Amino acid sequence: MTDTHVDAVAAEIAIEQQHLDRVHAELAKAGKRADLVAVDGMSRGRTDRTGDVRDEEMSGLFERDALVFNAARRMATLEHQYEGLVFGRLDLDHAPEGADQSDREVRYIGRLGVRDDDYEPLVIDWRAPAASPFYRATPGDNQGVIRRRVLRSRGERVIGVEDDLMVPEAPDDMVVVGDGALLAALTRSRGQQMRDIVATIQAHQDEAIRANDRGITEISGGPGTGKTVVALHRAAYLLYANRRRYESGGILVIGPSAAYTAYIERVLPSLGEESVTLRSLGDVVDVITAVRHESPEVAAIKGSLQMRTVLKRLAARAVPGAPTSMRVMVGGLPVHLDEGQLADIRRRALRDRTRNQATKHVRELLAESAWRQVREGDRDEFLDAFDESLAVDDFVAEWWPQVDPREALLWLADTELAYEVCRSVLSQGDAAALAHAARETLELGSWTVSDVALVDELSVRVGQVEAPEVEERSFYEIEELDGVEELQAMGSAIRAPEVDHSLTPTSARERLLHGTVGRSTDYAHVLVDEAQDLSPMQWRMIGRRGRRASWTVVGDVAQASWPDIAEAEQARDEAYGTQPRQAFHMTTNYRNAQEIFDYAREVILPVVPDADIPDAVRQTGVRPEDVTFGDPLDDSRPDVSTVAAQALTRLADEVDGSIAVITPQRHAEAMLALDGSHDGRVVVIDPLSTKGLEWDATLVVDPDAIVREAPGGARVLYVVLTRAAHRMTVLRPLD
Ligand SMILES: Nc1ncnc2c1ncn2[C@@H]1O[C@H](COP(=O)(O)OP(=O)(O)OP(=O)(O)O)[C@@H](O)[C@H]1O
Repeated sequence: MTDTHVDAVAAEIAIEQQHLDRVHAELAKAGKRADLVAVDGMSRGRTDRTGDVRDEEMSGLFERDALVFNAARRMATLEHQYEGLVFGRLDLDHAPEGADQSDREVRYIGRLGVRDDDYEPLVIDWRAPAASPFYRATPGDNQGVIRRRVLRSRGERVIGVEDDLMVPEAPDDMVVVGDGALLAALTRSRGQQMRDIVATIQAHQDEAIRANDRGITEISGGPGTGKTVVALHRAAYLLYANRRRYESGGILVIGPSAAYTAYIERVLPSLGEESVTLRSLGDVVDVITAVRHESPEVAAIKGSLQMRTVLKRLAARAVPGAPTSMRVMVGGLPVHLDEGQLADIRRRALRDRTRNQATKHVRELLAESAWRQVREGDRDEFLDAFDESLAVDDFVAEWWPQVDPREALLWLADTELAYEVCRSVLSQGDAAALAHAARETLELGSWTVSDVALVDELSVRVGQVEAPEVEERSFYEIEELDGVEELQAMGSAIRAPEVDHSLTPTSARERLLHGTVGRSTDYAHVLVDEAQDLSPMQWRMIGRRGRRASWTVVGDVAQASWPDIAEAEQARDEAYGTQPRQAFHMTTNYRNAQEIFDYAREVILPVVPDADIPDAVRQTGVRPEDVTFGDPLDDSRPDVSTVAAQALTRLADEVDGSIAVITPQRHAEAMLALDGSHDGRVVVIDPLSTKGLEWDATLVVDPDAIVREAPGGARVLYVVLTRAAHRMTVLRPLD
């Protein structure tokens, strides 16, 4: 950089600093003006009949954001935690083409809208229509924009500017500096959590973000095309554009794993939005937090639509160990109902009620049958006596207890019972595998991710447990994961589930059954990421939460690990209902350096010839390193941990930020020692858990074993090979 250029940049930074100072001064005043907060901004965020936000109503939203009650508090959070409260500037010329005079306007774009005392906008919220040219203008269609500038700031200090010129030549009085904001952003190191892209959203991404909120919006595209980050910005946009609907109705964001939710959790708060519910697939049902995965074969059985019938039968069958006949004395008369009569009563009781809501009805049906058998004396007197009988109470408590849906799922641990409920739906082998898995659950005291959808389905069938309130957080509750550090401290999913020998069978069961499964919440918008991996049963679970919702659904079929795509699509279509659909397709890979993506493409194309292959926009000039080692004929061959440690050191020297060692189970133990190394920058993780995540560098251990072990085979390897932004090393042991 020449001295003149340095001076020019410094001068531009100084200009922007002046504006930022004004904004902060205004915000400080706004903080003190808490009495002005009664401005009814909320009511203005309405849409017209087309679902689009009306401009004049948007201007009402500026006031709201500047003055609402917690603006000052939100600003404090934004200032301390996130860069760039004001991150953009537009220089527009409204003069018609060919006019002598220019008609200039400057607009600043930020995370929140702010006005000064004269009601002039100092900053426009990025979601407002007036901010749209910041994202949509291109040299081909400049929308009146001459220069688009991205400001980088730290706290209250501007530290850099990057310009894009939208006209062939800059006016004489306008300075243009920097090499473009997008590449600067992509080149920076990634850190451990996803960042928002509010300063560099591209035009085609902006279309998906601001698309109308009717029905289903599907966003597809290959790895690293920004699908996740676009979907999250869309959630923030929807809250802004129709706050009344989405804040009160709620937005649910579903991702594949706890690692994923920990990874994305700061994006929405950085955009000023806290009111979104983030859940992983193991965490959708309250009171269960599942992170364990069973073998792909068992997961495939549990996720398939056949489970509907199995669970239906489970919900309707007698409680294991329940009495098979009823023998009581009522009003001095013997009552005996045999197995057949009880089965008939069960069927009738369940005809139009869920099991747990049928208890009263069951008593009535029992009483009627008992009376039909006895027919002695006065009917009403008999029925009263039946109703008051303690012996009847005892029988009903044993024969028709309230059933916790989780308890019903555990009944499958009995192989004979599993055969019975799986008959003609699943093979005996599959039924035995379900039974074995249930016994493992009981032994470990922890649910698996695919169990959660089964519990949800069962809870609809058996109904709410009408039990006295159980304290919300019991001793046995697994704490929610709180951020990445905790997830790492817990050990990534790579660790084989350990049997906790301090757990007696009772405490393992209590741990599995703590709390009460409540009714599921209905949301106004449901956002599903990595949708290609949802099993049919998981689609049903999510569908129950979005019956009246609009949806944003994000996925890439080439990265799928669910084996039966057609069956999952059937369940997905049922969840969508008949709502209209619109689709957006992303084609540019913003994550991987081109050299890394080329490597991954070679892996996927032979297996999935029609994979959705995006174009990578950035080159580093460094190809991934391929290390083959461990020739069995060489006596002094190094072992995998030594080779991995050396490769890791090379990567750590080359990148500043985060590094993942991605290993199949086979080498997991050898790799675990690397977890947390290099100043905590390294995480050791299994292939499936890398979905949706990214690191500055990755060390991929034994790709052939990854393909062999993973349910999706080469598709999972494709996911693994597209996680690195800047550097990748692949270790291939010869054996
Ligand atoms: N306009 C943009 N400006 C800056 N960074 C961007 C932009 N779009 C995407 N990115 C970055 O590209 C990376 C990939 O984005 P994201 O994770 O959303 O992709 P994805 O399509 O969901 O990937 P995958 O399907 O592989 O999980 C992220 O680091 C994201 O911040």
